[in-house]
Amino acid sequence: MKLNASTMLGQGKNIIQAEIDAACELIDFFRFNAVFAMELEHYEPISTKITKNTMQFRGMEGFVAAIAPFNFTAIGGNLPTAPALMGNVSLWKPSNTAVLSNYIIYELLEEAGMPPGILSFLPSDGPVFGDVITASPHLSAVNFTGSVPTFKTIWRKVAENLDNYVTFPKLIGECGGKNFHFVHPSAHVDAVAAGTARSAWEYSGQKCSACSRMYAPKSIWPKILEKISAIHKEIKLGDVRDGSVFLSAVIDDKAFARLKAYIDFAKTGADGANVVLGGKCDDKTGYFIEPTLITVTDPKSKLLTEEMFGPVVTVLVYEDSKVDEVLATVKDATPYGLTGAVFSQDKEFLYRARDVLRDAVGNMYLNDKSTGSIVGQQPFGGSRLSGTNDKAGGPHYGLRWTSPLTIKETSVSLTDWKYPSME
Ligand SMILES: NC(=O)c1ccc[n+]([C@@H]2O[C@H](COP(=O)([O-])OP(=O)(O)OC[C@H]3O[C@@H](n4cnc5c(N)ncnc54)[C@H](O)[C@@H]3O)[C@@H](O)[C@H]2O)c1
Ligand SMILES: N[C@@H](CCC=O)C(=O)O
Repeated sequence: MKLNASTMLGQGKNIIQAEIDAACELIDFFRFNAVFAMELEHYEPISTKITKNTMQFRGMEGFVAAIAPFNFTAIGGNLPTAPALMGNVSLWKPSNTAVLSNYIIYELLEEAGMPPGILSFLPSDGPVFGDVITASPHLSAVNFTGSVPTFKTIWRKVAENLDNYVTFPKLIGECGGKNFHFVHPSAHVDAVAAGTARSAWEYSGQKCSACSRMYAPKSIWPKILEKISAIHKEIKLGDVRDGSVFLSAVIDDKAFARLKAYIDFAKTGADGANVVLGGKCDDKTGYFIEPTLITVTDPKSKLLTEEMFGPVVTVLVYEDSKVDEVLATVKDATPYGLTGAVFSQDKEFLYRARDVLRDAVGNMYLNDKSTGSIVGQQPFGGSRLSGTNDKAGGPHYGLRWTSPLTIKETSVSLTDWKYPSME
């Protein structure tokens, strides 16, 4: 209850978003990570009559630095605890805008009997924390979730200190995205409209997986727009304590200014931009950005290629006859590779698109929105600049936090150094 409430009030999530994140996903992480750790132990190397081979999944030497983003309380809790479960100690730096909810997790763990010294909760300035941990010879890994520029800064710092480490630090980072909904002319219009409204606008688009670009065919665009406009009319923006609210303020003044700048750019009409829905930005009583839909005509527009991280979706309407041509450009349209969705009732196209786009995403959705991965069901992570794709919530994540030790014990020792061929 306290965890959900602090996520609502501190990070601006409505009731449902706070619950699926803070309580539910965190509980899933704890339970599934434990099961996956036990499954790892099932592996036994092959032994022979005279050798017994074993493998120990020991923790790493040194400490893990867990650096958390603001937008998911569960991620804040998972970043330090997943390594701890595998036998490591973690220094946990919460985001400056999510300290309270993360601290409540820390308190819960203490209450549950977590031994002292395993996790150190260290709210601190990001660059100061980054400088201190990367300067330590005992850094064994960084478990980071946040933006691309911050991850690059940490990676550079590690490179600068490379001669000082006891062991090569592992760098695990999950970063941003420019996630897409690609709509085929055969798509189910209601599914596109509902899925896009949820993915692009809920939690004010502040999910790394949020849909922020859509490619829609000219033939059904008017119907999609009609449906999405009707949804837009019903959506309530406001205080999260009001149960009927769908989205609330963005996280802080910096996010507000960044989003307003993108919307103001769109309002100039540059890149053929047209603000079709929303577009109002109001910081009188909180950092409120209306759910916004922009159309552009320039496929290279920054509105269609840069991560904005807010409730803004940019749409490129294409000629139906160019569907394959447009699909081919989506693949390399941005440097990211996080999530993407294809909506098509034509199965042949659906699977072709899946194959064309395979390197453009880490999590792909077919006829479903690009958000809402569930631990144990859709292990999550992206490639390219979206991260190192280590798939939190999946069975292989735990392996990243171990330094496996292989032991060979022989019962018949070697006594002759010569090979038979040398006789
Ligand atoms: N791929 C994923 O799984 C995933 C999940 C959640 C969020 N994200 C991404 O996170 C971003 C939003 O989160 P944010 O605004 O909290 O990101 P951010 O990069 O601003 O901050 C992330 C963390 O890094 C810390 N930090 C800042 N500078 C640092 C430095 N020099 N050294 C060490 N730590 C430093 C911050 O204090 C914070 O704790 C978006 O880009 C979003 O897409 C990705
Ligand atoms: N796991 C979440 C995204 C986490 C990033 O912010 C989803 O799939 O929507």
